Amino acid sequence: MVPGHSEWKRNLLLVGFMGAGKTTLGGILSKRCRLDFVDTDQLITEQFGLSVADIFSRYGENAFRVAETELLRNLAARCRHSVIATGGGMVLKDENWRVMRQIGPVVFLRADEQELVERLSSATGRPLADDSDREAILERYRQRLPCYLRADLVVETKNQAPLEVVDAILGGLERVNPKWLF
Ligand SMILES: Nc1ncnc2c1ncn2[C@@H]1O[C@H](COP(=O)(O)OP(=O)(O)OP(=O)(O)O)[C@@H](O)[C@H]1O
Ligand SMILES: O=C(O)C1=C[C@@H](O)[C@@H](O)[C@H](O)C1
Ligand SMILES: [Mg+2]
Repeated sequence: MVPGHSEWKRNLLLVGFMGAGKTTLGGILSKRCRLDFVDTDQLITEQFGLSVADIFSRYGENAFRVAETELLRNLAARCRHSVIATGGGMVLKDENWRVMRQIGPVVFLRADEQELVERLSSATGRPLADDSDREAILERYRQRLPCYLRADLVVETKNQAPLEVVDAILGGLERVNPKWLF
């Protein structure tokens, strides 16, 4: 039993850096496990009626972080059967970790640095990556790594197709604690 998980629900949280695949894999995993799918970035954009990039530019990163924490608390109160893909910065606050641990097991999708850089360079809409070069992206990633590693399970995604990662998540949960399996 992992400390902090006293009450088991059929929830699972995905954490990881921008571009790690939380949204993509969360959608697939939720279908596979017949659970609801929740994406915190998507809910915040619906709440503001703005893209993440526009929220950052109009209201600032801190306003986004406050909304993110408030949303997480709401999800803790209402989610019972959900895969929750978090924003890449959800792991930055201790407060968020306390709430995530009440919701369910936390899985870190650990992506290869080169794959991350390629994915982030070929897409826009991520305010903390859009104007960053390779070194700045990797520096942010390396600084955050200890926060991601607080997860209950680390799943390596390097060279893994999405369906393979989903299998690895389910296999990992079964190994670490079969009670996690839905
Ligand atoms: N295992 C994988 N293999 C190949 N491509 C992947 C894999 N995981 C994700 N991708 C691709 O990487 C891109 C980023 O994935 P996704 O948007 O799911 O990341 P994210 O972790 O939700 O990022 P963010 O924190 O910015 O929301 C997408 O184009 C997705 O198709
Ligand atoms: O890593 C981050 O800090 C972020 C990741 C995205 O999911 C969004 O939550 C936003 O772009 C910030
Ligand atoms: Mg996402």
